[in-house]
Amino acid sequence: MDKRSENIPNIIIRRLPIYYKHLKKLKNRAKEYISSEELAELTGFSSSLIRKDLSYFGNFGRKSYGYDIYCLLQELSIIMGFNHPKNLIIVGAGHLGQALVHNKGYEERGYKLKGVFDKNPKLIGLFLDDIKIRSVEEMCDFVKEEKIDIAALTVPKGVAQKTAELLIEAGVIGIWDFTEVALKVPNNILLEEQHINEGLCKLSCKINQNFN
Ligand SMILES: NC(=O)c1ccc[n+]([C@@H]2O[C@H](COP(=O)([O-])OP(=O)(O)OC[C@H]3O[C@@H](n4cnc5c(N)ncnc54)[C@H](O)[C@@H]3O)[C@@H](O)[C@H]2O)c1
Repeated sequence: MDKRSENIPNIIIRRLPIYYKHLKKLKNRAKEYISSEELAELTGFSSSLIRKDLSYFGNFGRKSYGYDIYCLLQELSIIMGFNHPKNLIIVGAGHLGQALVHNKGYEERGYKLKGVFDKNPKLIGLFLDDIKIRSVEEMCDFVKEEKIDIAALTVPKGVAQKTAELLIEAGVIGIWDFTEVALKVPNNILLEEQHINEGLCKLSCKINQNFN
């Protein structure tokens, strides 16, 4: 593992994709450099916080120029491990699971979507793009044989914990959980919880402030 990718504080990890997203938008423009002040304007973080975050990984900035956008993007993708291949499956091929299959962001970030699983016989055997929906009965063997690292969990809440346990037992090291269930997983398992309704709450709160 790259030295710079070790022991990054969680609080910085949360900000790295935001820097990456904004820098990527600038990449194809004529602009070569960006100052921490300009990046602050785009991200909403203070320029001193940005300088502190980025200095954690080394000295990327050039005095009076700022950061080289292309180089910083390259560095961020190495720091975030995009060059490290990761095999992914999606468990639950309903509304959310099907939408995730069509996500275009996997390859760039080093993920390979290897399979989709469901228990509904009407879905099993259908293709989403070029990915066949397989029976959940095959899931554990598939995880072992295809060396799956991460599973996206888009099953109903009631079966989320049991499904997570089966996946962990089969060998996944991370769960990308959309079920909004408080999953209990061992400490060595990476759990990333995606709370869709949290965004709605934040928006509602901001709208509410504007009304009052
Ligand atoms: N859709 C949303 O906007 C939304 C928002 C927030 C949270 N969620 C949560 O995400 C999860 C998925 O939501 P959805 O809308 O896609 O649901 P959905 O009902 O459309 O899809 C769930 C799929 O899981 C399959 N399934 C059921 N038991 C299974 C098992 N044991 N193994 C494998 N597959 C199984 C079902 O056949 C179905 O195809 C739910 O837990 C839901 O609470 C959804």
